[in-house]
Amino acid sequence: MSGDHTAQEEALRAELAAERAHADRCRATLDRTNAAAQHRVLEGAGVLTGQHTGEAAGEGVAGDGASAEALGRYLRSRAKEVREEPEGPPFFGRLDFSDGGRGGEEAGEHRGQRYYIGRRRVSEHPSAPPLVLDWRAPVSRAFYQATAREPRGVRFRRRFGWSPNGTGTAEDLTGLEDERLEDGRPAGEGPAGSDESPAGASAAGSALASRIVAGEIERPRVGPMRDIVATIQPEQDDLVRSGPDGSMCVQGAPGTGKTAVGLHRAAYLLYTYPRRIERGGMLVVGPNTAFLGYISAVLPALGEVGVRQCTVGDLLPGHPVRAEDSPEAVELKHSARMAAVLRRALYARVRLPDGPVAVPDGSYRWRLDEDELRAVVEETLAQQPPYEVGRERVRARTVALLRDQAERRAGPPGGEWLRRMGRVKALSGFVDSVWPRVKAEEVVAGLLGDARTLAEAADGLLTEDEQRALLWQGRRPRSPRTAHWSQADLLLLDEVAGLIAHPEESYGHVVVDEAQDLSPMQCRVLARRSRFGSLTVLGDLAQGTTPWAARDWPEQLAHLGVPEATVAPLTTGFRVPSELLAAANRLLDSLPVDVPPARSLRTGGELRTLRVPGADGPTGAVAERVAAALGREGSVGVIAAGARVAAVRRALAANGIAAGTPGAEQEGERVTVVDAESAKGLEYDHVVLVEPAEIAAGGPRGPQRLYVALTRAVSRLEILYAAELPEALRG
Ligand SMILES: Nc1ncnc2c1ncn2[C@@H]1O[C@H](COP(=O)(O)OP(=O)(O)OP(=O)(O)O)[C@@H](O)[C@H]1O
Repeated sequence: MSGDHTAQEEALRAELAAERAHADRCRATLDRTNAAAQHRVLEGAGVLTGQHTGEAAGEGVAGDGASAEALGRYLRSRAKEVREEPEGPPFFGRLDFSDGGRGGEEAGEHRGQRYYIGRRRVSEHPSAPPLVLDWRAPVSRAFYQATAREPRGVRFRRRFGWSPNGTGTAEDLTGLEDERLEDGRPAGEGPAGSDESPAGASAAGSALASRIVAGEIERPRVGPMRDIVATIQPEQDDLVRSGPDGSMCVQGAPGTGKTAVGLHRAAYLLYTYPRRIERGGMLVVGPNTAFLGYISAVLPALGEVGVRQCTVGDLLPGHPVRAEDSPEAVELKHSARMAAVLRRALYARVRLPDGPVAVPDGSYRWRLDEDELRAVVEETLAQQPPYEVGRERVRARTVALLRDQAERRAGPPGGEWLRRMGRVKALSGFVDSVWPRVKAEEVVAGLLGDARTLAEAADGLLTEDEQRALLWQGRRPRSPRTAHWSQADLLLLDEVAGLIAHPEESYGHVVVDEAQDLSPMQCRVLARRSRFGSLTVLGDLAQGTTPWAARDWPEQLAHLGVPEATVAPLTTGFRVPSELLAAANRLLDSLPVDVPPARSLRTGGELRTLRVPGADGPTGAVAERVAAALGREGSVGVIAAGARVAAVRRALAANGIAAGTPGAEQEGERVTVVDAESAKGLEYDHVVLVEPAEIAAGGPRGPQRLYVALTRAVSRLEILYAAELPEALRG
């Protein structure tokens, strides 16, 4: 027996040594290519900006000075990217394809091949077979999808374990885990002693059959979100790799990996459809800066540094916000009805002609009849083009009327004549009178500042009370330029600007996270900026906490401009252990949304409730509980109602405990205090939840906010309370 054992250890050692040698080779290649790339881009940038002579990297690329400078800027920033590309394990998986029998047939062109799979392709020479394939390459898909039941031509799959704090050098490779996916066929050189999971284990059914996957899922969380590229699960992989045509919506319970899927999908699309997506631009939209800070490192870790990540607010016109709306006005300004009111207000500027127009042409005068002019305006209105386009269309069609007359008189006129007629004062004056030039600021200020204008635009859409709530009372500006805009007014300005002309800024693909929380007007901001209507929409109706949060997906998707998007559920959770999820699922039952409950891949969660009487009791107990939690590994999040957050911070400070703000924690800072609303999308190993009844009672969406708070813990949830616990948490 012990002889067997030693032989196994020997085999494993030899196997590890071979894999480490491969890792060394990859590392050396990476170092070489990075250094060369750096050198090349810096040289190129130097040449272009005249700092260098010699090899002219930019010659023939940038003809003039301005574009040479732009290209130089680009190259320098590219050099910076190369420097910033994070180090890490060069590969995380290996696939050996079958070379005979049915497996060989299934393997097709990959028959008998061995591939390493990593975050990026590693190749010594463009014509040599790569040392490592990119995880997004089509063949890598088998790594995520192959199972013993459906091996997809894969004979053998290996996962690599790397020491978590290493930089991916050969010594950091510490473990191997092998699966033989084809029964009855020996795994060749697979080490007898490696950490083998049962051949029958399917990747889908039992992710935890792999210790490396389990370790990744169970690991204590510290710092920002990480990529999951080594452990993407089959149902997630399906979503990550679905094509860019049309749009997709993922309804996922808390911790099922929606955010992770969205970010990996972004990386996948950029890699697979570079022309369409990279050139068109990729936009990732998140709910707040804390969340964006938390997710900001994932795409760069996957090698994608050119993606814009922002909130909807960041896309709006940059006017300073100097006014505050009543809650009623805020809700109205976020509602879909407002879009209809604004459209009417804008097109109310268009007037039908009220008489003929005479156009002088040298000593002659052309005459345009009221009827034909009216037809021009009416037909243009009916076509519903963007306002600016409409204006130019009216001008062009009026000139065409002149052309017809001229043609009848003296044959076809020349191009020069047509251009002159287009600019003639009488004609421009006519265009200005029926289809005046407008600015969004003017339209919105005109609407909110004048009861009659508003009444006309809102007729049948808003009640009189609602109109009163919208009207500027004391703060009527003298001109639109001096208007004091509120945050919600910026939505109105963007809407009108979008009706006047398509926004210049638009994207080839947009990933929207926490999409359930967007108002119809916010959805429209994104719809306007999505060039091809290609969106990945991520959310959970049960976590809708804004006053306008969606209750069903079809309506929300329509506001986003993609009513045809398919809705796919994710229900397997990777964060909240089942012990904690049980309480959250009880609360879910009482929420007014119809979503499937989550089940968890994780167990071993600890739930404690601690009664601390007195209104300040729970706050008073926070410091002691946090201090105790700090005795264990991982991050600690203290979640409380917004009104209590300041007191909780003071209590911690008084006890010498430093606490950060979400998404902006300092290096090594393990404690974060966060209000229930901003906790969305975040996670902590240990959560101290302060006075849940107070969170649940915070407005109509309080229970949803509590649901968010209850689903942030990776391992332990401690509830401190004085007021009676919400029903789901009793017992
Ligand atoms: N396949 C996976 N392998 C390892 N970890 C995973 C996997 N999928 C998700 N996770 C981890 O589970 C946690 C939850 O993922 P994520 O934040 O993407 O979920 P979510 O559905 O967006 O949650 P929420 O609805 O609460 O915002 C993260 O720590 C993520 O890294």
